Amino acid sequence: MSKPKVYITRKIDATYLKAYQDQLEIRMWEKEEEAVPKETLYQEVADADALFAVLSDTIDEDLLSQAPHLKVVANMAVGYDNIDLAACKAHDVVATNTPDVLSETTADLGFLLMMAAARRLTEANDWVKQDQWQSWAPFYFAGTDIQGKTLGIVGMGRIGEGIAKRAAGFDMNIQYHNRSRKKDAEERLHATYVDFDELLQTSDFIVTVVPHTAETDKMFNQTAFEKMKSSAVFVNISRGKVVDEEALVHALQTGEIRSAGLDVFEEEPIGADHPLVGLKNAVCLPHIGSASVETRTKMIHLCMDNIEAVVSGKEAITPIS
Ligand SMILES: NC(=O)C1=CN([C@@H]2O[C@H](COP(=O)(O)OP(=O)(O)OC[C@H]3O[C@@H](n4cnc5c(N)ncnc54)[C@H](OP(=O)(O)O)[C@@H]3O)[C@@H](O)[C@H]2O)C=CC1
Ligand SMILES: O=CC(=O)O
Repeated sequence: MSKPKVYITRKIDATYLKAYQDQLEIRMWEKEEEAVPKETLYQEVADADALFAVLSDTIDEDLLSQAPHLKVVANMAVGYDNIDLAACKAHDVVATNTPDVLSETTADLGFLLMMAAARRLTEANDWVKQDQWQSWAPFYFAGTDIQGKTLGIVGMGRIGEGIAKRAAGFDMNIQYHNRSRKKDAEERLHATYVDFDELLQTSDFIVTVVPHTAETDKMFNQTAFEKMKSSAVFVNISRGKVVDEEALVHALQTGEIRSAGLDVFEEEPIGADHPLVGLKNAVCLPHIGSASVETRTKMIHLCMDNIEAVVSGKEAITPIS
């Protein structure tokens, strides 16, 4: 009997796939620096039983209608705003994601971005590398402290809780906003539930880690930035589309807020000509929240384990519900 066919949309070293090769016929896009072209993807899914996708692959009705044998799409991300779940259901395709295994690593990056934006880390690093360091001065690259300040987390989920845990070690006062209260988290993390407006108005640091949905689209808009303190540091590790980037650029340029730490952008990838990249008070990263070797290895295995389960008739391990 022939083995189920899997197509992987990015290059992954064969060592990660060895354990699956007896059971599955695995093909993949081989170019490291380039995303799979749409035509190639459409050709590959035509006889695939499983698709291993990444967050920049669009999984929609158009693609699924070209994939008559497809049983599972395993997304190598916890966020799944790139997947049309209704279309998956209509085509009897199970969609899976990678929750939990990346939460701590992504929380690390969120906290790191917050500190980098507060302490002007990349600005100071550029200064040294551009050979501009001539002397020492009392307020050279003076940023702002995080200890003892108020942190507002928008999206107190798995990753949000990780950030709160880290903030407790810095004696931060933690408040959060979700659509629903999490009383257990409030007790465990000494966090206070506040409404969105209060969080915007009273936080020194605001970290967003909500999923991108119709409800969260551009929730950080001009009105939201106007409500923040002029000393506020804004961090986005969720999705670029939860922010109105034009409004953010304006807020950073006019001093409506102090600085921003950004791992995600409205359209990715961005180039050096992007307005946010040109701002000294914005730290910009190329969507690397979960990028540690340990965590990316776990994410690959979780995707492959989900695929193996579904193609062999078992329940997926982490189906998107
Ligand atoms: N930068 C990166 O590399 C990474 C980014 N991410 C992003 O982080 C997101 C969160 O991941 P994770 O923590 O695992 O997800 P969870 O589902 O555990 O947490 C999401 C939280 O957001 C809250 N939320 C959802 N909708 C709203 C809303 N409209 N208003 C306020 N709060 C809302 C939820 O609470 P409630 O339902 O009560 O509203 C929940 O607490 C992912 O969807 C992804 O977009 C994840 C990993 C890495
Ligand atoms: O952005 C990354 C994810 O896992 O979601």
